[in-house]
Amino acid sequence: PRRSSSVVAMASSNKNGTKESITKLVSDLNDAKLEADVDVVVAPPFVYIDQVKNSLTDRIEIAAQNSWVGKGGAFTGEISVEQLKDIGCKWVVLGHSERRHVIGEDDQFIGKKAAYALSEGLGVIACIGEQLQEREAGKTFDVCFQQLKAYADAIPSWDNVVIAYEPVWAIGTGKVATPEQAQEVHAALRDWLKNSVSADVATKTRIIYGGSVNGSNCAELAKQEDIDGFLVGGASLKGPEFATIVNSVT
Ligand SMILES: O=C(COP(=O)(O)O)NO
Repeated sequence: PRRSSSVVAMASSNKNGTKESITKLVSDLNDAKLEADVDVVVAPPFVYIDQVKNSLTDRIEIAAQNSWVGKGGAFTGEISVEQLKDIGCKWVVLGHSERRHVIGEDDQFIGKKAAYALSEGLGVIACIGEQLQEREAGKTFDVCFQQLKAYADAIPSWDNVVIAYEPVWAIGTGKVATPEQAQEVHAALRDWLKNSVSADVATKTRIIYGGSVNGSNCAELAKQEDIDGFLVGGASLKGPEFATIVNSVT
C-alpha cells in the first residue's frame, strides 16, 4: 500500500528568494489545488520563514533548511531547534548535499543534528545521496548505506523521519535519475532499513526522491513502488508546476 506521501519543496535554496518572490510563490501555493492525501512541506530560507508561516495556508507545513546540533546557546550565527519551533516550523531538512560537500558537515555531525531535532519534536527530512564519481566507481550503495547508518546510529526513533534520496549529480543539473535508477536505490534503502532496523520501520518510512524533479518527469518517478514523494528545488519556484508534482504523488 502506498505510504502516506510527501512532497517537500525547498521552495528556494539560499540562492533564490526575495520578499517579493516569496510573496508571489505563497500566493500561487495558496491558490493551488493540492491532492488532500499528500503531505506538503515548504522549506524557505531562514529569513523568510516567519513571512511564509504568517501568509501560507495551514495545509502546507514549514521546514527549515538546517538547524543547530544541540540546545541553543553561545553559537553565534546558528539557528536553534527551539527558535525554529517558536516560529512554527514542524520539520527540518538535514544532511543536504550542499551541507555535506560545500559546508563540510560529516555523517556523524548530521546524525547528531537529526537526533536533537527529533528529540525536541521536529520532523526530520534526512537527506542522503552519492556524488557522480562515487556512482561511476560503483559505490552508490556503500555511500548511501553509510549515510543512512549514521542517522540510524544516532536517532531515537524513525517515527518522524522522511528519507530524501538525492543523487548529488542530479541536483540542479537537469540530469534527473531515471525511474529505474531511483527505484533501485530506494528499494535498497528500504531493504537496508528492514535488515538493520526493522520490517515495520522499512514499511512505514517514506523515502522521497530529489534531483531535477519537474512537472514532466514526476509521474513516471511517482509510479515506482518505493518512491513515496519528492524533494523539489528549482521546479518548486513555479507554483503551478509544483502543484503538478504534488498531485503526481497520490
Ligand atoms: O535538493 C534540491 C533539489 O533541487 P532541484 O530540484 O533543482 O534539482 N535542491 O536543493
